[in-house]
Amino acid sequence: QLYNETVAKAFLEFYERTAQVVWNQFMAAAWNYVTNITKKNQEEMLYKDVEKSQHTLYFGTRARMFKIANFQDSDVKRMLSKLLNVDKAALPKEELREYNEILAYMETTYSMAQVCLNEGPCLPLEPDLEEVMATSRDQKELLWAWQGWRDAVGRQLRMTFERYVQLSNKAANLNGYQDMGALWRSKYESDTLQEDLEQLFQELQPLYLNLHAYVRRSLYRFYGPELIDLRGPIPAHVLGNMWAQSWVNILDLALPFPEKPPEDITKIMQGQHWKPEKMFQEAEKFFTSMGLLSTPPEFWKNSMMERPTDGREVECHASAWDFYNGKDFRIKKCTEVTIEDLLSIFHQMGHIQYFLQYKNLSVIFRAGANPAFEEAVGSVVTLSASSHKHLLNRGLLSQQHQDKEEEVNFLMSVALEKIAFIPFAYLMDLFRWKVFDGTIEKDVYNQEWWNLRLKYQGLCPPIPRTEEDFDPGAKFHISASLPYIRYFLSLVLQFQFHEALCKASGHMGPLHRCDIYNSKEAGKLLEDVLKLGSSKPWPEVLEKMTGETKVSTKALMTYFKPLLNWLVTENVRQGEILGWPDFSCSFEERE
Ligand SMILES: CC(=O)N[C@@H](CC(=O)O)C(=O)NC[C@H](CC1(C(=O)N[C@@H](Cc2ccc(O)cc2)C(=O)O)CCCC1)C(=O)O
Ligand SMILES: [Zn+2]
Repeated sequence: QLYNETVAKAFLEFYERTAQVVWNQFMAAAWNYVTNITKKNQEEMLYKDVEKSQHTLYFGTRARMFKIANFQDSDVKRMLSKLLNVDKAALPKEELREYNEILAYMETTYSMAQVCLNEGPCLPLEPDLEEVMATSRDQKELLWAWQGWRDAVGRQLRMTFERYVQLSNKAANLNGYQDMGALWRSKYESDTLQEDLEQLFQELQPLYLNLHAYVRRSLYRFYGPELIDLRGPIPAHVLGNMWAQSWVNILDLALPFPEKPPEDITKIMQGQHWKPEKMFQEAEKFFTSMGLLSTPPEFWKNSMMERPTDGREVECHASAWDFYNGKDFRIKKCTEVTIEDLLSIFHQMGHIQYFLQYKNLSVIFRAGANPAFEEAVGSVVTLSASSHKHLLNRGLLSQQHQDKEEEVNFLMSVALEKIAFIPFAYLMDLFRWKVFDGTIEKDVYNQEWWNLRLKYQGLCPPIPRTEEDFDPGAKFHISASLPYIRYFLSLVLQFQFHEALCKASGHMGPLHRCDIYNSKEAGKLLEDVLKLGSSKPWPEVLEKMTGETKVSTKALMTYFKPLLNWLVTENVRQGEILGWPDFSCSFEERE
């Protein structure tokens, strides 16, 4: 036949050598742009992106010439098949340029947006608006930040997003996919993905509905009946987060046993004069304590750990970067000294550890077994790092806090972060998949977004919305065109990983008291999984870690069992209605 396996191997060698250079140059240009947003740096990044796309297209079209089916070497087959998808590089030159400009415009609009006080200063999202959403208990002030952010970002992106959808779908079609949603889903190598996801969501519903009812009652007690309807959805601006995706910041309003409040770890960190660099060192130490890899000197030299004070405009949304040269790895984060940021750094350091573990693989395999694995690695470590046992032995807590009531308080704090997140993480791509496949037409983007927010999260907008608004665009991943279902799947996976790693570490007792810090056995198990990158189908990788080949909610349900028992008892005692039968969003004038 025209090309045989030997030629294929030489072809892949050639790809390997050239890809490292082209990708490294693009990452460097992209980094320069997001850490110093100027027109010149954007032009430089767009130029490098075109080069990368030309490289991808050159090899993608030639990879088609091989009769992969007859090949013996499974690695060669897997590598060639991954080259076939060239993503946006399939677009004609002019449209690719337009697409890249749209992507840069949306992400930059998000990163530069501010909300201005009448005569006072203008506030950026990080840290100012996020601080308001997290700490204010004045619903007028919360509404000001909530609405201001959506006016400053979402509204600006509405028209551009419509063109983004068209070009995305054109690129997907040119790669042989029905639409861009189908191309995104293909990363999971499963033709039952959507059914499996729905099944996982249904299994988690009892936990979410009980949490939602309980939190609604807590907010009712504080804000009163004029704001909260005990049989209805919750207004989206009073949950402690700009997108109501995590409710941990209203723990003080929802604490099961208020007479036993948890210690404020942020205050302890500030009292101990923690600095951002120490936070990064603390996260790295967790991984090295398990016998995993430490970060190279370049990491500490090149990372951006704080918002610059030299006037540079930067993209503050945290991210972890692989420069595809096996040496240069970085994190970009506008770090504040808070426990929330410390845990977010653990998450980013998880990405870095994955990069380090698979750095000797072909660039084609330098990715997670699937995108959810990438997200679960950092988050699984966070489950141990946020345990009382770990915080106590790292000097971030002064006493044990483990009587029955304090334990429920602790599990509530984890649930407000993790369980509240479930429907949000699910609907983010349900929305975009429907937009890409045409089920949601462009003249109803915003009302369909709120239909999903009502159906899955039981939320309402605090004020009426129109089709002038584009509220989904006010979330980073939608303006940055970053898929999100990875976080939904990661939520389930991270507990499955946690259970497996805790078992490997010899942990006995409740899952929520496990801390895998210092466990070389857990480290070895994790290392064997991470160094495979995306070289094997992810069910095989999952089996290596957990002995199971299917994603299962069992571990998550085990972890939260004590809390679910308490919640059900409490909700029955209060006669709560689970769900929101009064599904209309009321906007009667708030005095
Ligand atoms: C070059 C590049 O883009 N690199 C990728 C990684 C890669 O692809 O290699 C990357 O760094 N993406 C950024 C993103 C950042 C964060 C995020 O956006 N998180 C989600 C969801 C969530 C919420 C709660 C939680 O506990 C964990 C996750 C959100 O905040 O909505 C911010 C805070 C945490 C993680 C990330 O790290 O996933
Ligand atoms: Zn991540």
